[in-house]
Amino acid sequence: MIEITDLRHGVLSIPSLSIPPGLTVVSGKNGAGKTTLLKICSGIVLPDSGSVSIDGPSPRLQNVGYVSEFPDRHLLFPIVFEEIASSLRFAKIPQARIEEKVLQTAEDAGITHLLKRECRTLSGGEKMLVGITAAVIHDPILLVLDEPDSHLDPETVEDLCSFISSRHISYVMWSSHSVSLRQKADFEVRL
Ligand SMILES: Nc1ncnc2c1ncn2[C@@H]1O[C@H](COP(=O)(O)OP(=O)(O)OP(=O)(O)O)[C@@H](O)[C@H]1O
Repeated sequence: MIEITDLRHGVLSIPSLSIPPGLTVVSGKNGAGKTTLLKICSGIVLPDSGSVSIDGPSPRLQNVGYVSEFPDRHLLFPIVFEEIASSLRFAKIPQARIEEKVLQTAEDAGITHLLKRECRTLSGGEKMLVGITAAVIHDPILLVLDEPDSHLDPETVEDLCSFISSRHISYVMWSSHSVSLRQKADFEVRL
């Protein structure tokens, strides 16, 4: 479980919340605190008070993949292949294994044709898919997606759901205004 206890930060005040494994959609009006909650659950922001744990440890001690709603902010490397390979390089995985994993994961995500492209020349939706592929490749316990569907067409959102489901990630937190995504979710946090 992701356990949230006595959380207070900006607009957020959550006395107690247990998020089960599976797909959790985080919904709510503009300014309700969706991004704030996602950043706290991924360990990017420490709350003013209260705590979050993921199967026991705090998010900063866990392997978490985070993709912001602004794809330009999370792509750090010039070429797509290098962006997707980056977390494996940081983990000192052998080069041959990195190449194998990047090629397979990109194929599963449907973005093989982008691997040699310069990140700066990608469309908003392509940047989002590259960011998500980079976030899942190192098998995070929690994948956090901040409104990816605002950049993606409905068919690509369907493909993305299948891709993410195939990765067997314990927890996926996805903020969205989409009714159809909320219907697919195992759990909803409505702010
Ligand atoms: N660093 C910050 N300093 C001060 N206020 C902030 C900061 N970040 C967010 N806020 C405020 O906190 C509130 C919640 O912001 P947040 O981005 O979490 O909302 P959201 O639900 O994701 O909104 P949206 O749907 O518009 O993306 C907003 O009123 C926002 O202005």
